[in-house]
Amino acid sequence: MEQLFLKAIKGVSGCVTLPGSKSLSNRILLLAALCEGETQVDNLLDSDDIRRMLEALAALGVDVKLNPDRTTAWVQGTGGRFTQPTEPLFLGNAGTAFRPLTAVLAVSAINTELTGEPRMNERPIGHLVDALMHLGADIKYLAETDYPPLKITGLPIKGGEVVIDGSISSQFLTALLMAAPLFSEDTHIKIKGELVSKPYIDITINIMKRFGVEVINSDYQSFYVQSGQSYQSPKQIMVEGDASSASYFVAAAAINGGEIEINGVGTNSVQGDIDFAKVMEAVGAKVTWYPDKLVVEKGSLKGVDIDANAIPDAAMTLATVALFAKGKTAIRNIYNWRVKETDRLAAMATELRKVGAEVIEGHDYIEITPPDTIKLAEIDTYNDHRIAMCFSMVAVGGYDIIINDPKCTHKTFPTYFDTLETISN
Ligand SMILES: O=C(O)C1=C[C@@H](OP(=O)(O)O)[C@@H](O)[C@H](O)C1
Ligand SMILES: C=C(OP(=O)(O)O)C(=O)O
Repeated sequence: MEQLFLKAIKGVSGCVTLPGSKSLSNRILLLAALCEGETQVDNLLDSDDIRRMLEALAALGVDVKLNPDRTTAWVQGTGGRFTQPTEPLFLGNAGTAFRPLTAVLAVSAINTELTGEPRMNERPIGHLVDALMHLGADIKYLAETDYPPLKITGLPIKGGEVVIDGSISSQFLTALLMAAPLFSEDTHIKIKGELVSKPYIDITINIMKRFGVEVINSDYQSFYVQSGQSYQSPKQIMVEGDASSASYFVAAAAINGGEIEINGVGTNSVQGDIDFAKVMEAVGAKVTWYPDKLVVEKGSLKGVDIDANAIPDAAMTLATVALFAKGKTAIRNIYNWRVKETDRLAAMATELRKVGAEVIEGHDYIEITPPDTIKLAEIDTYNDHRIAMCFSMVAVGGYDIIINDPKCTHKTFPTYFDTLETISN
């Protein structure tokens, strides 16, 4: 197994330009495939999750051309008329590919099988499949009930009233919303349970609007998509920087800046994870906000107690910032960390203890009290990009650390460690 020995970093400063947002890249690629005509997508992320979506679209007969560094795409929309693939679609561990494709292929004219990495087969999808089956879809579980892989027999779907459980993942509702304009009648979606990760629904509604489809959101309790709307190409669309990826640089500056200028997200961002910068202000960082960039400087850091349900990805970064904050940090209402790339609650607790932190792992929360001095440890990353990136904060804070399997960052940020080096003094 590859290991990265990260030497203690004296200080961080400089400028970074964020890669494109994963959440926006995969939504935009799929909607561009569903409309007629060409869409030019700029600042597309090039990472494993996006490659899985691009490969799936290619297997479905969608013509996508890429520039040499794969950050501009020209997608020829098919109006949803896909060709029958000859093999199962392999979607890696990309939730943003697997869930929306499940819904869109359920209402197509083709039959498909969707598979992924072993971990994808442990990530639940039953809430989405239940809702689609209620609307008349034909989806079969090929292994365990409620989990991928899936066999989907595409059918026309009328729409109508449907209830979806929103308590485990917002991606199920995102998927249903993205497919709703393909149904022949109005679709009225009611939410069962407390909807998690709400800002990702705002991203979905925002992007659907850019492609000409209106969703009516009644306080995240119910959603209405009127029939007769179809996706229209915006011709050209720019992917903003990834706000979850920004969290590592916001945190780095807060721990040991120097000033870091982070280009690609700011007050204009449609991504909920931008609020991580507000959390870091509460922790003690100095943040200057611009429409499309943030400038962050070190502060005197103290632990906070937050409900992180709205920012599940960026909140992981707070767990390693906690190592350098005074007193206890509590991150609450994050049960669904357990069903992502790994059981992130268990994994973060285990790895934080290795460096000496005192950790309480609750059913849906984690509490971290920093050690007096950080111990050198080998950090296992569980094929989870965010664990690798989060633990680089130990080096930023001035301690050596070993990161096992550092290439797992390729899921969303293949150049992460190179970028960190450019701001390290
Ligand atoms: O819709 C999206 O783009 C995402 C939604 C979130 O998942 P959940 O809704 O499962 O929390 C987030 O963790 C994931 O990285 C991306
Ligand atoms: C949870 C994540 O990914 P996915 O889109 O596969 O759910 C993530 O990127 O942290």
